[in-house]
Amino acid sequence: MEIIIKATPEEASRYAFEKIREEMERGAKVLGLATGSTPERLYRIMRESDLDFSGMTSINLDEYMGLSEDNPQSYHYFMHKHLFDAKPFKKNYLLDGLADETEECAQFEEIIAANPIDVQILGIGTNGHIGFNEPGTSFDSRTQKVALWQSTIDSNKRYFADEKDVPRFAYSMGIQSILSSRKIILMAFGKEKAAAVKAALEGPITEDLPASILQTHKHVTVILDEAAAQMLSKK
Ligand SMILES: N[C@@H]1[C@@H](O)[C@H](O)[C@@H](COP(=O)(O)O)O[C@@H]1O
Repeated sequence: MEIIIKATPEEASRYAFEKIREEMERGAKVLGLATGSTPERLYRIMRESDLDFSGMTSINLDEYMGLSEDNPQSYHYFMHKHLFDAKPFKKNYLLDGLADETEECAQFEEIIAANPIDVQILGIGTNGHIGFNEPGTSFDSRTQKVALWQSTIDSNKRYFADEKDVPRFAYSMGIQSILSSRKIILMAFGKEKAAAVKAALEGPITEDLPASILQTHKHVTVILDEAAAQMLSKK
């Protein structure tokens, strides 16, 4: 695991962008993408770049259940606003939050198998979740319906008019689906992430802290700002 610490989220995002550029120059064709505030700067840098994504495929980690694609709180909407509208890809795969559970999750696994992810971008929840895989999720999990923790609902309610509007369920790529990516870039910014980052990188590998499984993956780059790295003992 390679750990990169930059002074600011902007510098860290620029570093992540350069990694993606390098991978694309080496032939990467499939990007695994995340939502949330963490990758917003990276997507801005991608939007403003001269990189051409028209030969690329994207696969997104997760989507809220019950929200249509054009709902401004959906991850579909987020991805179009922050990246896809400005930088068209050959194909964008996102889970459909309105689709039937069994069919949608099985089909998404087929998509991942047919389009192996070259570089997966990840954020991390304050409870150590990756995608929407909350603590306690099996390390063997594949794409499935998940129940969101109250702490996740509370963290994400800033995007909604009211806490009660935040969906309680989501579809998420599972831990195994994420681990099947050839390379993984985990980004975390801010002091609220410091404890989760320390547990993920230096704590025991346990289903109680989903991101800790990344310690077992061969090609993980963790890109932090100083605030998110402040609790690490090995810097
Ligand atoms: N499902 C998303 C995750 O993919 C994201 O990485 C995480 C952190 O979000 P943020 O980057 O806004 O802190 O929480 C959300 O719930």
